[in-house]
Amino acid sequence: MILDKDLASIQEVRDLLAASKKAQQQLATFPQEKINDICHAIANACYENREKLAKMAHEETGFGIWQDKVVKNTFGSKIVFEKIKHMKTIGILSENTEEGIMEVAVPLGVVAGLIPSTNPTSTVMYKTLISVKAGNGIVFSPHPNALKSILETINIINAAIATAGGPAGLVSCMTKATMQGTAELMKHTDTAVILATGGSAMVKAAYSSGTPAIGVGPGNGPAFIERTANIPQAVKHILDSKTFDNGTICASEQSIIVEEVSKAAVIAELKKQGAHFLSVAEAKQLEKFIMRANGTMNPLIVGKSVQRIADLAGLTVPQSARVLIAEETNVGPKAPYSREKLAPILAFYTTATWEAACALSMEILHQEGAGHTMIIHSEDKNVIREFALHKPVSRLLVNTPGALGGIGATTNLMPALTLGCGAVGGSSTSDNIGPANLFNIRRVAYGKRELEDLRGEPVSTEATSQEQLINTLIEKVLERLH
Ligand SMILES: CC(=O)SCCNC(=O)CCNC(=O)[C@H](O)C(C)(C)COP(=O)(O)OP(=O)(O)OC[C@H]1O[C@@H](n2cnc3c(N)ncnc32)[C@H](O)[C@@H]1OP(=O)(O)O
Repeated sequence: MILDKDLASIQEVRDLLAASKKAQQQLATFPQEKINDICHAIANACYENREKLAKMAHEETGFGIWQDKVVKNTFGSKIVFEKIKHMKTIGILSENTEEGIMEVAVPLGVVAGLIPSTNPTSTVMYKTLISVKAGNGIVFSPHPNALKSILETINIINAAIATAGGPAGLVSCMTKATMQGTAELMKHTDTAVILATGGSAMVKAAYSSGTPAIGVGPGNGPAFIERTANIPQAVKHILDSKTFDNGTICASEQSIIVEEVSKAAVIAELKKQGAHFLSVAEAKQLEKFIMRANGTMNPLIVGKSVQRIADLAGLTVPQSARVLIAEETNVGPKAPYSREKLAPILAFYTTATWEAACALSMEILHQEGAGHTMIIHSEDKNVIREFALHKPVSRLLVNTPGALGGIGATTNLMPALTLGCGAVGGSSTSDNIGPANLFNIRRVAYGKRELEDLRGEPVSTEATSQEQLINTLIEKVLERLH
């Protein structure tokens, strides 16, 4: 039975889509410079409000650390804009007269943006910028637990668009997060593409809607500290990453793999830098809180501090503990430490050789996180190349923190908060999603060959056949005269 509130939500979505479509059609007539100016205004306004929005998101969701969310908002606004500001996304992209090919950018239309509760405000900023830059409108479906901060971000964006002379209604958001409204948004004919970031169920619903969708898959990246690694630096990178916003970024490390030969040194360094190794009994106790009964990640641990997690599990850990680590030997759905934990909790595995670490990483990723990200700390180029050849990931990060490297903050990947996971991860792309994923290319192609060329025959054009006809006639007249 459809309730009145659901009907109202469906109607709201239809109205928002109609308004965004109209505004997008106007935006599509703007030159590149004007669209760049609008994006600049959006990025500036979001950046100016980064602290307020970070605090709101933290307060509303209870996830993460507001100071780190300020960094995420800076990333979603300023850093994304810096990367895309010179990109050509409107009108003629290229012209190759020799090849006879001209490329024209064609906006997709209206994007449906699904926003997760883990990175709500920063993801709205980022998705708006990459959509508008490519000449599109966007209508957001907010995660219900982050509705207020998402709506406030969109208010700020809309004020900036108006100031920059952009069309009203281009960017909007459902004011109530209902499943019926979100389903309507995903399957409506005015929705050109879905940008789905969030839980697996939501991403699956996007792929099943019948509308083209670009979705993420779950992360579960192991970090392999190979024997040639700079151990203090590797440990610093892992802890910086896993504690950033209390582990809410899906590219963050979920386990550490070391070789026997460096195990003692890595454990000593981890302890030195603030990791707390759980005893077997402590690990068993915490294990029960990692997953929900339905086998999905427990929101009670997501984005929480070590102390909050310890309290939840009834553990006493030092105040100085930055992450909780459990030694693990198993991989599988019934081994929660081997799974994705968007929290400062890590599994710790030991293998005899790097080849065994290679096999273990693949086992972990094929269980969960295939197509997403993994991290290697090593100075051995051959080992790094071997890892690159065989791992089922779209991003193999080298000597950098996983969370910040995967999104392109500490690497030169496209700065993005939606990370494609490729075919192996059920995604349509392995890219860090950017404006280039949000326009089509119309190719204008000039004729360069004739059918006879393909058949390997001499080309007979109209001109030569007329010439041949005259020649034949002349030959015949001359024959008669003789
Ligand atoms: C680059 C990056 O880092 S992107 C990171 C993206 N990854 C993630 O967000 C991780 C995956 N997310 C999750 O596993 C979960 O969202 C958690 C664990 C973080 C939070 O769990 P919860 O608070 O229970 O939220 P959950 O996402 O399961 O959704 C709660 C309810 O809201 C619904 N909901 C979620 N999004 C929407 C939406 N856009 N519109 C309508 N309803 C929605 C869900 O369907 C669910 O409904 P149900 O309770 O009837 O099943």
